[in-house]
Amino acid sequence: MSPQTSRTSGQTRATADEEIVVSFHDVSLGYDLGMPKALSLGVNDDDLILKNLNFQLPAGSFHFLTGPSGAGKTSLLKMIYLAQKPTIGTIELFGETVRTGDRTQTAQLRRRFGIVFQEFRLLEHLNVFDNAALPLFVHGESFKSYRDDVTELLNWVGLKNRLDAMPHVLSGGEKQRLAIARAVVTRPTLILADEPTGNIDYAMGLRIMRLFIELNRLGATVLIATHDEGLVRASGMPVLELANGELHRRDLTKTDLTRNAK
Ligand SMILES: Nc1ncnc2c1ncn2[C@@H]1O[C@H](COP(=O)(O)OP(=O)(O)OP(=O)(O)O)[C@@H](O)[C@H]1O
Repeated sequence: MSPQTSRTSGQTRATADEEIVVSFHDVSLGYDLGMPKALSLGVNDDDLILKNLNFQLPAGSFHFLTGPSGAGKTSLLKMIYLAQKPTIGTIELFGETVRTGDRTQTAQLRRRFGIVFQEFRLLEHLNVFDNAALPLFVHGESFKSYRDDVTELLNWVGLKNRLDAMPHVLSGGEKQRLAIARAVVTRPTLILADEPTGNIDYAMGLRIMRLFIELNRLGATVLIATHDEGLVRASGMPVLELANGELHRRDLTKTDLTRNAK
């Protein structure tokens, strides 16, 4: 599927009551603090990795998440995709307050995410095509219905000639591009990516960014954690920067990448 076409374009567009896709209210995170300790004994600021975060990601927005190594970028993404609960504070996703321990809610919310993990998480016994198509297969779609779309998407990420390859023979960059294709194949409402261009050369990184920007143009809300200042500058998209546990917004001027993506 080319980024110019939308498999399920309606899915990516937020409805009126879902204008805010992610909302953090006074969220703090400290890994070595249990909730009882945090509540009964109070929290020492030095024990917190993320401190009193308040921010919102509106539907259809695109942000980079930057900050030095260890600043808490992965931790923040994990809280959004419900793999880590905050020590203090509340998170709302798609207008719903997240209820810790509510597995049904977690499963329902996660269905709307596309996540590019730093460690790829490919299935070793499936070839490139089947790894990319897995979310559609799991959703019960037929091979015939997705064959051309998946092939086109793999072409976009430069894996057209590797469809039958197994993950163990792929380079780090190829694995990363496959993980990206799999994350976006269902046209998710919210795309979260953790260093999605970490193993990719600059030219391919630009191409991957154009894919994210095009998916965003089609309606997806996108948050990308990255160290790659060059790509951030080239895209001109707004930046949320983590430093000392706090989050600050930084806006950049648009450059060629976004213009070319249209
Ligand atoms: N499960 C965990 N238990 C305890 N500490 C953790 C855990 N995960 C992360 N940390 C610590 O939290 C801090 C933030 O880590 P995190 O991975 O979120 O940062 P990051 O900004 O994504 O870093 P990088 O850019 O290097 O990937 C680090 O000091 C890390 O050691």
